[in-house]
Amino acid sequence: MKRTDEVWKTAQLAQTFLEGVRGAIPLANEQLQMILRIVQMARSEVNSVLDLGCGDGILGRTILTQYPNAKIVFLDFSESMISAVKDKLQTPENNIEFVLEDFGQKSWVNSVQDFGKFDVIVSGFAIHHQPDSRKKEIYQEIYNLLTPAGVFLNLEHVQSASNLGESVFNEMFIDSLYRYHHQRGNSQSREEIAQQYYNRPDKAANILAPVELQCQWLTDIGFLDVDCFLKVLELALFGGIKPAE
Ligand SMILES: C[S@@+](CC[C@H](N)C(=O)[O-])C[C@H]1O[C@@H](n2cnc3c(N)ncnc32)[C@H](O)[C@@H]1O
Repeated sequence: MKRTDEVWKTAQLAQTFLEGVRGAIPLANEQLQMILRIVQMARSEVNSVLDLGCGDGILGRTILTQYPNAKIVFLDFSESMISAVKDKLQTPENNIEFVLEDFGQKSWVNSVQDFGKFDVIVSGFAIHHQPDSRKKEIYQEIYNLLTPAGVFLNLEHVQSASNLGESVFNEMFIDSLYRYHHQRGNSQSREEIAQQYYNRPDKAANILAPVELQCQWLTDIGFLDVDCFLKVLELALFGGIKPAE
């Protein structure tokens, strides 16, 4: 099957996403706060973190605010995104690693194995670009890379259960984009924003799966406490904990 995800390697899409879309994601702040809350509840300490498909590292950087001494690996296959994390961190410390790698290939695990196992693995809006069979394999690979009692959290674009849900999601996102851009002085009409949204170049790269199905895969792999912790329409935060030995 021809890969559609590689559009994310372009500098243009990285810029459009980081400057024009990420800040407009509905409930973005609540999602980050929930990630922190779950990690804090699940773990007494966090020494190592992996942010898979990191973009500008928003998830990993949020975790660092609470665990500034943790070792962290930011992984993405887009050079522009890796540059964006470096810019956001400004003064990279010794315990921060950047990995330019494609998690669509099974060999990606080799590029992080030298860093040891991770207490927390987070991923944001990235794994849904893989076909379902590969998503399942990636969840297994993540499981294998976690320390005992390690936490996996996936903040993800998931499939609606109904056409109504999908339509409500699309319109909510367009409203949010419109508000976000207007607050920044962009005079585009809602119709223009909607046109761009429905014709966006990365749309074909979305291979959405229901959150219930993905939670079942996590349970089948052996994760405990598998749950969808937060969901609004097609935006879901779900994950689980690797058993303690
Ligand atoms: C929608 S952005 C989300 C970025 C960030 N996680 C966030 O929450 O803002 C998806 C990110 O996943 C990365 N990505 C997509 N497919 C990838 C792959 N196969 N390997 C590595 N990175 C990938 C993209 O380059 C992009 O940075």
